[in-house]
Amino acid sequence: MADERLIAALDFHTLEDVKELVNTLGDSVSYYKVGMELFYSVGSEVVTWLRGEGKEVFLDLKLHDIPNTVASGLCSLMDLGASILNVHASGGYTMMKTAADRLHEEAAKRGIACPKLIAVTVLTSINQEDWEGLGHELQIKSAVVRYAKLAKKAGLDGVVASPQEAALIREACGPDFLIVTPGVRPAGASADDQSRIATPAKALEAGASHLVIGRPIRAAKDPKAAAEAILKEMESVR
Ligand SMILES: O=c1ccn([C@@H]2O[C@H](COP(=O)(O)O)[C@@H](O)[C@H]2O)c(=O)[nH]1
Repeated sequence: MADERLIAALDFHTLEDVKELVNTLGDSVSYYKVGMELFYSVGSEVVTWLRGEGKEVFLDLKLHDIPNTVASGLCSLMDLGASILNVHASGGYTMMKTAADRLHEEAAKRGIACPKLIAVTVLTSINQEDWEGLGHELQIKSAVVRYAKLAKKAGLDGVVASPQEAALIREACGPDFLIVTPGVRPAGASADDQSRIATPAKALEAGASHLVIGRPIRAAKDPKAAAEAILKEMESVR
């Protein structure tokens, strides 16, 4: 049976590829992530198709702009039926608060369930050297916790972070805060372009609420077997 803590990333650019993977994974996976590559190529049709198949959707478009533009953009996306939408925490407290407030107001006005809103802290591809190259003085871990606390104060439901920061965020933001972690790799798998990684079991033990996993499933010779091995590892952490 599907474990809703696993979100498989659909980084494709055609609906045919999406259908093939989703049909192959069948009932094993119930939650999917639609990111920029897919949404920019296919548009909202992919979200409608996934919802029609009974799947939950994390629409990972990482909005990053001035407060009014981000809030308005989210309001344009909220009717699609995604369970989670997101923004970049580096857009600042005012942007996050405006976005969360407007999303809640609009959901009440339209009489629909409000999607969860989460903030990307520091991309999981960024290592300490990249980070310092951007002029940041805090350690990545400290910056991530700072962004997570700001997101919580702004009324967001959670964050995207690496599994390496999950325990610190859980401690700082409490048991109900969503901690969605990409950068998850089964032992021995290639890290690809990810820098701050951990295995599925370690990510859950550290307090992640959801694991986003793309290439280890999508690029596997047998994606269903790869997903089931990950689900088996996840089962040991409840
Ligand atoms: O910090 C972040 C935020 C988002 N992502 C997205 O997650 C998946 C990860 O895919 P893999 O193939 O498992 O590396 C991908 O869609 C990213 O856009 C992230 O990796 N890090």
